[in-house]
Amino acid sequence: MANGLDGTPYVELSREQWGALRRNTPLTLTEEELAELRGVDDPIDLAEVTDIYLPLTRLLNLHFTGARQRGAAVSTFLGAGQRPSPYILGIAGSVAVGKSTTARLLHTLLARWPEHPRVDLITTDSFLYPNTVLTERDIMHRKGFPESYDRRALVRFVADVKAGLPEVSAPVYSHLEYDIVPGALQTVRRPDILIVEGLNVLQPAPPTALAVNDYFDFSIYVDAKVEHIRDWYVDRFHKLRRTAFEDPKSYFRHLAELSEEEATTFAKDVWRDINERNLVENIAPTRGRAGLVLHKGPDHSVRRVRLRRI
Ligand SMILES: Nc1ncnc2c1ncn2[C@@H]1O[C@H](COP(=O)(O)OP(=O)(O)O)[C@@H](O)[C@H]1O
Ligand SMILES: CC(C)(COP(=O)(O)O)[C@@H](O)C(=O)NCCC(=O)O
Repeated sequence: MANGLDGTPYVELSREQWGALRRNTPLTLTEEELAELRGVDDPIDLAEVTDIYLPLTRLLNLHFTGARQRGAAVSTFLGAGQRPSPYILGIAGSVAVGKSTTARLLHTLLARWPEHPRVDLITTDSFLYPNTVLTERDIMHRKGFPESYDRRALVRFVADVKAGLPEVSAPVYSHLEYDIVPGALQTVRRPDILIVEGLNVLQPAPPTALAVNDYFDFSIYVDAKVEHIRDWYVDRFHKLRRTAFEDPKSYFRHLAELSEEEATTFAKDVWRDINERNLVENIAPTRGRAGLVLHKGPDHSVRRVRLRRI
């Protein structure tokens, strides 16, 4: 382990070193609960929860307490008692890297701590422009790229939650319909913690504006080698063909009819032309901005952790 005196802002830890930092954090999750939280084709097991996610919740709990104390200092300075503002946690990474499982697990685990029982989760797909707008702008093939999101609405949403507004609402995205659900809303009511998960949440702001991460108290980047993520994407695509795509409401219903070979070619093309390009051009360059990087090996398990100590 780096001793913190080597001049770099990061501490690199092996899985074993990180796992030891769990200390006495109890495992509060059952096998059945984990099955509910696991993403399509994600092999995560209770050993991963114990070795990776329990130390992580311990770190976040300590960090949450520190943020509350900092907020109280400003409140004392102003001489005005103000309610603590929600703690905002960002989670970034490629399509198919497993961000959603990380976000859902942290949602459940963090809510079991007495200091922060109220945890909400928002995914940035809620702020994708509806397909009608993407089509009008001729960017349907750019879904997931920064310009496919209403970034001002996303920043406004997080700023309003951070400011402590009693109720803040966001649209809802359906993976099944591959579009924003007309009229549906998700409402957040002054949580202790808001988790904001999405591909582009660590992107810097344009000049003279604020970015969503300007409101983050902490951020996590879920990382893996590009070729491993591609394999996971293709495997998940096959799994989805046998599950979600079979649903008559699925936008991808027609893809369930392809042969295995045609489906593999299709998934590899979408990966190469859309998701890998977005990863290389927009997402991976933001990794250095994260407070913590979880680096996964070929079997999806986290092998290394990098923590920013300053
Ligand atoms: N076409 C699809 N139909 C149904 N669910 C999907 C589809 N594509 C992705 N998902 C699900 O949506 C969630 C987000 O996926 P994604 O953006 O690839 O991020 P990640 O794999 O990092 O969580 C995952 O739970 C995934 O299983
Ligand atoms: C909906 C997504 C853009 C991810 O959204 P996020 O919540 O990460 O902002 C992505 O899962 C997606 O559907 N990408 C389009 C290309 C594809 O279908 O693989």
